[in-house]
Amino acid sequence: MEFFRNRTRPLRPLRDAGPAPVLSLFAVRLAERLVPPLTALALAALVTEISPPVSAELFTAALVPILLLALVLLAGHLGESAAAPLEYLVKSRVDGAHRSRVARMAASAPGIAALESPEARKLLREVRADPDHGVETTPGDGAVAVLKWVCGLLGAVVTCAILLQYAWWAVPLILIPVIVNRTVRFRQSATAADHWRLAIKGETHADVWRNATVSPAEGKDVRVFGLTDWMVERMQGHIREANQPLWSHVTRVIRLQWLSAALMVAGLLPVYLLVTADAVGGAATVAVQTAVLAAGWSLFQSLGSALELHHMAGAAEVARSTDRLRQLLAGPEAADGTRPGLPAAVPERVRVIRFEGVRFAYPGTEREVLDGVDLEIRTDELLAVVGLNGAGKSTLIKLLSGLYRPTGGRITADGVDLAETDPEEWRARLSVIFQDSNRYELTARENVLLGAAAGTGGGSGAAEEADLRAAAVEAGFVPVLERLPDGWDTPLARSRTGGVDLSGGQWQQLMLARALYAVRRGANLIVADEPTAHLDVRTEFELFGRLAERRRDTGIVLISHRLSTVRRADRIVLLDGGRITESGTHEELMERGGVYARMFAVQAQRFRSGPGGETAESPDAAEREDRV
Ligand SMILES: Nc1ncnc2c1ncn2[C@@H]1O[C@H](COP(=O)(O)OP(=O)(O)OP(=O)(O)O)[C@@H](O)[C@H]1O
Repeated sequence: MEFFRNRTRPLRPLRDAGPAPVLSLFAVRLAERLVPPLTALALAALVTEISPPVSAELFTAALVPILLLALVLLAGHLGESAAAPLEYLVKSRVDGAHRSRVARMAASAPGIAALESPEARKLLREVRADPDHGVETTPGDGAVAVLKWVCGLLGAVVTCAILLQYAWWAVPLILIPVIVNRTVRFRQSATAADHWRLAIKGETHADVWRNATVSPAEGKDVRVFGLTDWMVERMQGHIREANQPLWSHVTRVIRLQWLSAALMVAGLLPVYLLVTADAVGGAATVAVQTAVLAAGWSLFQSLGSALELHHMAGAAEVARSTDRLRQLLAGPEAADGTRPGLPAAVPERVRVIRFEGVRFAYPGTEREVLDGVDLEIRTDELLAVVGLNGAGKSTLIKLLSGLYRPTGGRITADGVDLAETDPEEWRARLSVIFQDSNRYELTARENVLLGAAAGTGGGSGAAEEADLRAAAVEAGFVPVLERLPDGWDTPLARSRTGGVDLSGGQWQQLMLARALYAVRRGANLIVADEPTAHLDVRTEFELFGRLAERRRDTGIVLISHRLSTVRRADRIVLLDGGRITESGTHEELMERGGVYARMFAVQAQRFRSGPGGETAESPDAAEREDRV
């Protein structure tokens, strides 16, 4: 039973192909499998009719069996022509639905911790059903192979029924080597699927170099550092190392082909000899001999080819890995069933977010990046977070965005523990600009609209357009927009027709427009990690002023290394050694004379030593300031 359940599991995805194509394919494949036994019947009937004595009515007598034979062969031919396009249709639909499900599953995992794990990377590579690399089998391949296998079984039953009628003893004689042959082949396919799964880790290493050879972004380094030969050799090395066991197995399978041939001879030869001897001795007619010869051969053919078995084994492996990936992405709570029933509601307008003794170490690492952070973030102030490289500022933002869960302590929004809320609902309150926010190959308009793609604020198209323009003005993106050949509709990718690329600073202005658009559509806290690092100082100065104006309505958490900007924040906190060690206004922190004051003094010293001696509050002076 378990064997049958495992074999037929790849049939389940056929739901995605729709009943009409699946039933048509089933009918066509079944007809194809019934052709050999029916041919045996028709041949037997024909031979009976044309047996001596030959009479004048021979043609009339043989007409019906000849027509029957012609009909069977024609049906076989038509079935064969219809099978390929139907199979393509079914396979494409099954694979398309599978890929969408995997994409949705990966993108809707509550955080990114599970996605980063090596196990998830390997499983994603395995289940994505992309036959570009190696010998990966897709669920569509598996589904059509199982359908064919089921039709083969039905064909085998019909063939056995025919054989039983003519020479019952031939059935076990042929069936036993057939079953041994299928079992050996299935084991070989299952071993090949295992080797393929184990090769995936090495293939993911090869992917890095495969992609680098064709990516324009990495193409710069490849050319400047002359990496081509090195990269190709590295890629081939990974492929060779990963696939060696699989290739050796395939070689062994090829060498074992004699076994298949020997089993066929062992099954068919005695039957053929015995039935021929019967015919010669008069114990059986030539018609029986013909039927047994044709049916015996068709039984050997009916239980599936090596490729079908390979696809069935591969697809079963993909199905198991998809289950493992689903569990991994759902997180430990889903696995042990401890996730609470209904998530706690997040207030429509959050007023205070608190980090209470928050500790955090990245999954798979020992070191605690955050070591008991206590921090209050209000949504009516501009809070700046400063600290040296690697202090944990970006990590703080990732926890605030619910991308990771604290390993100790908790984060609350107006008293509600974020761990108990629906992450999507919580994130709708935030507008986050990460240091490495994505640049999508879309138009300028689409890139900004992504800030609220889920339509949190609703409203008409005109309202959306007004919000879009207002966000662009506030982010200082309008001058950039005016220089784009098609304005909002210009694709922001050189690879697209009429597309252009933006400079690093222009992209940052677009990201700011995206964040400000999200605020207009319902978010009430902007969280920005170095949003102005690529902006010239004058643009940054003006932008900061505009952001500061809206802080009474929308809280702002800003990470920046440029202290001349940060000094205008309502409150500055210093993250050092995994904790908040200093907190206050610029003046308070300077008076305290701690780490912040020293960092500021280093920056101020740099620009004071430049020509002019302007103050740090002027953009012209700050333009000469370095970052700490
Ligand atoms: N995904 C990750 N897995 C493991 N460790 C990580 C990961 N991301 C960051 N870290 C580590 O966490 C520490 C804090 O990194 P984080 O990016 O938060 O620092 P930061 O203060 O934002 O630095 P910077 O000012 O350079 O941007 C670093 O030691 C870094 O190596």
